[in-house]
Amino acid sequence: MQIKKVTVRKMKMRMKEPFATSFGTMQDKQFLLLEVKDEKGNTGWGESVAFDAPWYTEETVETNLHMIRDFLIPVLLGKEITHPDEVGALFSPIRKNNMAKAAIEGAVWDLYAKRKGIPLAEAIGGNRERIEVGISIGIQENLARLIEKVQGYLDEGYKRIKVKIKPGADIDVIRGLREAFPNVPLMADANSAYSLDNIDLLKQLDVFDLLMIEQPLAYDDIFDHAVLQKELKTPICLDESILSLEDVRKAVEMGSTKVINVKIGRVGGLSEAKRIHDYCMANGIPVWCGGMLEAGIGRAHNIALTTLPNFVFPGDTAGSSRYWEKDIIKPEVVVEDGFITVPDEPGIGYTPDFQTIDEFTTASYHFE
Ligand SMILES: O=C(O)CCC(=O)C1=CC=C[C@@H](O)[C@@H]1C(=O)O
Ligand SMILES: [Mg+2]
Repeated sequence: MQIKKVTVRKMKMRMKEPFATSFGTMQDKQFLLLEVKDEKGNTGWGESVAFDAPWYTEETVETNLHMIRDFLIPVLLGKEITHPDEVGALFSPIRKNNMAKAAIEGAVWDLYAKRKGIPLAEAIGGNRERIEVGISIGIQENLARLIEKVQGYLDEGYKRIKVKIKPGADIDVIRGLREAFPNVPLMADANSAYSLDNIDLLKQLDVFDLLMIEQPLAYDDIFDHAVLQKELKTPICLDESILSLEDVRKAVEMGSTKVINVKIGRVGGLSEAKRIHDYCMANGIPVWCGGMLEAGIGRAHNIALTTLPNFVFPGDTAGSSRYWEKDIIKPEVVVEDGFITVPDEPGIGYTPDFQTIDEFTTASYHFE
């Protein structure tokens, strides 16, 4: 197949509620939506998960637009491709910029699966008919409010609760939650808010029987995490520190992590995400699918990824209505009793809703 045309849309969608982490609060989600077209007029869709500011990784909506327009599309347009795995190889001379690469590669994966007439999940080797889902809850103004939120999501059926912690809102928050919910699968995400100076504090978390603690230390560290893991019973899960299979291999060999949060955008695409999955499965490291507050297209890609067998823990892929008044796909992603049914239509299995997409588009660019 050949990519003959790419449309990049800049989107802005308001989330129902702000999402607060240790590094800031977001309510207006800006992102890029990509549509690729082949020589036969088939289309595939991808979503860039870069935020408008570089607080999660260094990438932003604007740096992604620059990379996609000025480097990635020129490499891809008109090239003969037989499998989406080749896209990563084409992009390999361009360093990092993983979210930009993943957005295009994701669109090519969707297109590839549609051309074959099979669901994306099947195209990557997944075989689950439904996936188990958890929820990630941002920092709340007080514990009572957090407990109320957790109860609401448990009532909706979510199977694992992740909460954000930061210095000053950590031990007391987790203790309060554990007292309120003694048996709920619970985990904490620190988004790099601590250092080894806080080792005594982090050790106090061990008594709360957390599934894992996500990214307690620096976003680019694997050494200090290995030091910390030796002191903790709670498994460490790396998020920000993992940009590739190579990062995973080193972190696993060093003992820095016992679980991996796989985010397609952070690792540069579905092909690399699958390689990470396969390596972790072979090495006894469970993985789960993280979220980037995606709209429907990115969410659909996460659902497909989660059908691989070593996605052991419920992911952060909640239903559309947890984020949006109106999502950009039809049907929206629905969670029932804590499960999402994996679509069986070709490709991502959800149809882009052009009316909603147009409503939230702030600029569009065409390349052919
Ligand atoms: O619901 C989701 O999509 C997950 C949200 C979530 O936890 C995160 C989204 C984006 C950046 C981080 O704050 C965070 C994470 O670190 O996993
Ligand atoms: Mg995280």
